[in-house]
Amino acid sequence: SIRPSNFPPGPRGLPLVGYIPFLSKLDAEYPHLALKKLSDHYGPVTGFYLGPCQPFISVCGYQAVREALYNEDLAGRPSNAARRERTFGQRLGVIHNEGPEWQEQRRFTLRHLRDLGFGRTSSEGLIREEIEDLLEEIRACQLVQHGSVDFKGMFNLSLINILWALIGGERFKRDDQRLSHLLDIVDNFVHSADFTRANIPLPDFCLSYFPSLTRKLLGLRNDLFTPLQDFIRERIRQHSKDRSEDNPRDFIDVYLQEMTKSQLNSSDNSSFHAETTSGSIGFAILYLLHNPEIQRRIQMELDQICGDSLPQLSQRPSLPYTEAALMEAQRLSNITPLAVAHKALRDTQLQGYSIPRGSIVTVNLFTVHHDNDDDESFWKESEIFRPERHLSPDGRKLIKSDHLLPFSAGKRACLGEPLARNTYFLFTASLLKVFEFHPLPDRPLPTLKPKNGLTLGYDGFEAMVTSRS
Ligand code: HEM
Repeated sequence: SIRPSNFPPGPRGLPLVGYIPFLSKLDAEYPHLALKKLSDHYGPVTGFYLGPCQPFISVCGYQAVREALYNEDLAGRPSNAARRERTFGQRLGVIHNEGPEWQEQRRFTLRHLRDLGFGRTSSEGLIREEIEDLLEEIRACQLVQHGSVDFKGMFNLSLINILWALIGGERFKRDDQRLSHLLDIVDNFVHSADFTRANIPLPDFCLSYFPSLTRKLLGLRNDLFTPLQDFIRERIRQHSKDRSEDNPRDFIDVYLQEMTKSQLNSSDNSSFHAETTSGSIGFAILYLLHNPEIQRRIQMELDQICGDSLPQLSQRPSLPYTEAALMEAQRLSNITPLAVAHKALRDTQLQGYSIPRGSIVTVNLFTVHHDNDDDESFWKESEIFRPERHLSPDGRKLIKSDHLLPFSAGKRACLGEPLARNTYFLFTASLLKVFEFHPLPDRPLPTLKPKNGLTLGYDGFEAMVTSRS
């Protein structure tokens, strides 16, 4: 056997592509559930080989996931030709990069997005404008459809606009054809593949010699990126023409200032990030449709603290119940159940096992948020939506726990967390302040089952929306 000694336990040798049917047998739809089943059998750290030489390590449960996230040897990212194809054939940007270049890109992005108001209250105005537009659109739907509103894709539009305002300095009108076209691309791309297929470690030559077969196998619709790349390239060209050295307006200006030679790539990231935040808002509303009593309690708290105005970031500390409900929705919905695949940068140890350099490592955040409901479990009755889990016994203080990791943790933790948190809070709290959400009469409650893809999304749902006076 090629397994090094002390390799984590797991099934023997899986052929490269054979691992898909294998995982499907464990769970036909969701890779994170398939990997959880494997770990129920073998333990929190499971190892197997894809084909002759690609080790794959699945990490489940709070203890092992934390150890993995704080082990810097596991902070790499797998790369393959199909992934690089989306970034002009090179490893660019932050999310799929590693080593000194990743470090530099991550630092640069954080520093300048912060300067541009990202995650601070100065971006509140920008988010507020999007919220006002969204509320308008919902009111218009209410009128036309007698109160019933279809939420498919609705939040995505707002989120793309916020990200693009920071990156490209431009806001689209909600009915702009170019915007809806870009959104279709993003949506089709994110749901054109799933985590398992996107991580098949096919050797690079496959893409050169068997391009269409390889793409079919990976399911990645990189071709969808061409119009997105064209769009971004055009904006960069425009920016380089009319930017001023002293007064950068947005991230593209800052980036151009720093390295005029390098090609900015934000397309790779933006699809993932708009989906995650809009997905969180959608799931929060969905869970509150299922839990009307909790929806009412949030609304009571919002009325008490915000009066007749929309909620503001500065009021967050006075809104513990609302915050707790939002955290609970994130715990249950698991937009990114397997985070983004990590890679072992060198030989290392995890829970006492040896992890060979180059291993693909998945941290199963879902299993941190869902316990097996035994005596040792942290989240008791983990399937139940219960905001009180995140509150002190008197209900006045929020309890933040490291058993809740929607943004992951460690060196690779989500870079957009401050912006995502603010956006998620402002949108969801504003929607609940202004509207009541009810199920459609005589119809079953919309499903909580997520739509599979690179991230888990909510399936478009309809609800009766009434305005609160
Ligand atoms: C609710 C919304 C969001 C969730 C749940 C989320 C979650 C995550 C997770 C789980 C990861 C992978 C961490 C790991 O590999 O261990 C990640 C990475 C990342 N996220 Fe987010 N994210 C959200 C929104 C955003 C937004 C709005 C942005 C950008 C403005 C963003 C930028 C990034 C970047 C750049 C990375 C890669 C970091 C790296 O590889 O160093 N995210 N996110």
